[in-house]
Amino acid sequence: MAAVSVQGLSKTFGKKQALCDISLDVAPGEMVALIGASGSGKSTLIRHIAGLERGTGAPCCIDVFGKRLQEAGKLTREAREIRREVGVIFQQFNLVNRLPVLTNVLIGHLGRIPAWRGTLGFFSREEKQAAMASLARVSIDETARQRSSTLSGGQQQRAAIARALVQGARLLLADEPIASLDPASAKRVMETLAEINRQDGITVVVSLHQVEYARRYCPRTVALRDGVIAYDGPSTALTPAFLRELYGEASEELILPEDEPAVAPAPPPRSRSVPEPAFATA
Ligand SMILES: Nc1ncnc2c1ncn2[C@@H]1O[C@H](COP(=O)(O)OP(=O)(O)OP(=O)(O)O)[C@@H](O)[C@H]1O
Repeated sequence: MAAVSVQGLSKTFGKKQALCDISLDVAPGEMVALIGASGSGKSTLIRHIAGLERGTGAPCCIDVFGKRLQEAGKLTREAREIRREVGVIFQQFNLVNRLPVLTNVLIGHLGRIPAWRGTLGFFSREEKQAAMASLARVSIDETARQRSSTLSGGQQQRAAIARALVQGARLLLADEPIASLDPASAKRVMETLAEINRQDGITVVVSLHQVEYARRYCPRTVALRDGVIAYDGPSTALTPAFLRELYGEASEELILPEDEPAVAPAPPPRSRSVPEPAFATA
């Protein structure tokens, strides 16, 4: 059973075709990067898998851990239940700024406790301990009592990861979580994602602007171009030269200056067809 199975997903916004016939399986425990130039459809795809958008047209469907999330442009009855297992991290707006960090992490319990307790902010000692343990996992437990607005961008992203841990998410969707961070903070956030993937077996799908992070942290990369999957396979194959072949001038957006090798690497396969994925997608 796949963690995520997307079949024939298309999405149009007015006349703009944001996604075109996307089919994609992600196996449980995989850490997959989604890359592509600005406007290629990364956020739109993630929002569909999170159940925040509905596909356009009849044939498309998305399953999460074997349960149907949406079909033919409609969310299913199971969507709510599925969302409890899916943590979502955005580039910004991850936390309620005026609330303490601990409260933001406790919000991860909301899907599993009676609504009145959530509304009144009544959390048990065990729930608070779980939230503190999650903050310790992402190494920011000392910030628990601070207002979230006082955290750095990287700390905010790690608090959002802690919230997903408290939520008990089996799938973590991270939409450009490091786009606004300095390189050191970006590295910490990517390391944290890789660690929870490795240690907790949480499936991670992370959209990234820079391919270097995909190569370093994600064994598999799915590259989008104009709403179509242009590549799906090992991240190590994504050399600057191959990216230029895939994206032309737009590849500049995806390559950090230090990605540029001093000596040109061996040329990638000439075909633009999708190489064999190196990972199970059952
Ligand atoms: N709500 C919307 N209404 C209209 N058009 C949209 C909407 N959301 C996305 N689009 C369009 O769909 C296309 C894909 O957008 P998307 O945000 O998914 O790309 P992206 O790869 O995530 O880009 P970026 O890296 O800049 O965030 C773009 O042309 C965008 O303008």
